Amino acid sequence: MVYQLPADLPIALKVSNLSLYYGNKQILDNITLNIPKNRVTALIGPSGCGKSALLRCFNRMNDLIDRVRTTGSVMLEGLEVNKSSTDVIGLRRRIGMVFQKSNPFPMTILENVVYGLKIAGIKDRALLREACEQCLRAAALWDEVKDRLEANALSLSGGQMQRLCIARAIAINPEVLLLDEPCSALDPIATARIEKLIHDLRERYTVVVVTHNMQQASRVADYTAFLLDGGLVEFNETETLFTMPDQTRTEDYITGRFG
Ligand SMILES: Nc1ncnc2c1ncn2[C@@H]1O[C@H](COP(=O)(O)OP(=O)(O)OP(=O)(O)O)[C@@H](O)[C@H]1O
Repeated sequence: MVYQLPADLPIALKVSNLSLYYGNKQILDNITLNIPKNRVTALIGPSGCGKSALLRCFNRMNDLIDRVRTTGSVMLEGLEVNKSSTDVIGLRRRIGMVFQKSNPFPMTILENVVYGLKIAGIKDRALLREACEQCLRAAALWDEVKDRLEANALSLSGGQMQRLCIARAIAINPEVLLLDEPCSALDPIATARIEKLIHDLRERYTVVVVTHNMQQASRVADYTAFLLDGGLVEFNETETLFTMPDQTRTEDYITGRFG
């Protein structure tokens, strides 16, 4: 049985019959999935099942891989993501991304946060500072760095760097935030902070998070998609997927019988 989102829940990303190939190798197999707006959706599944590959389809990051080919479609509110005429830079402004390993630029905290705004042509220093404060507050980092905005971002702790990358991603006001295993390099305290942040971010953004940690998915996500061997096995409200899975393969995975 295919789960249908409630009819009154707007859809941020509509994925239809999406397949992805790297050269001759098929990575994703005919995925159909609606990602709800202003909710957190987790992508879970064993290593190599295609979680990151699917995430990267949403903002065309797979374009960077040699001999990549996709079929099917991903729609971002009326925009066909995979169309060759789609403005990829504009797309990535609407769909921001944070990676497993935080990647702050070797510049000040302030410059990191406002980097995208400066590229967009904003020069007014007061405006940039105000935006910086707003984003750092939204990323739950302001109180820890407000007295050292001119310090090099590389002097921050791992968890702070990851929150800085989230602040930088939201500075350009995306509609969707893609988080690719954002806590995998962090200790439990930093992880708990980011998880709370992810939960709070859904008020303003649609969040899609890849995680191999099922407890994390159950803590932060409203909806969860379980992938296996490049296919979508099951998508449902997180609580239902973890307590009453529809598919035996989901049950086997969440109870640790494989993967
Ligand atoms: N650049 C690449 N070129 C060729 N194959 C790749 C490339 N990147 C990933 N793959 C393959 O694509 C498949 C899906 O990889 P992906 O990284 O999406 O998995 P994942 O579910 O996110 O795994 P993990 O949890 O280990 O990060 C794997 O078989 C992987 O080997």
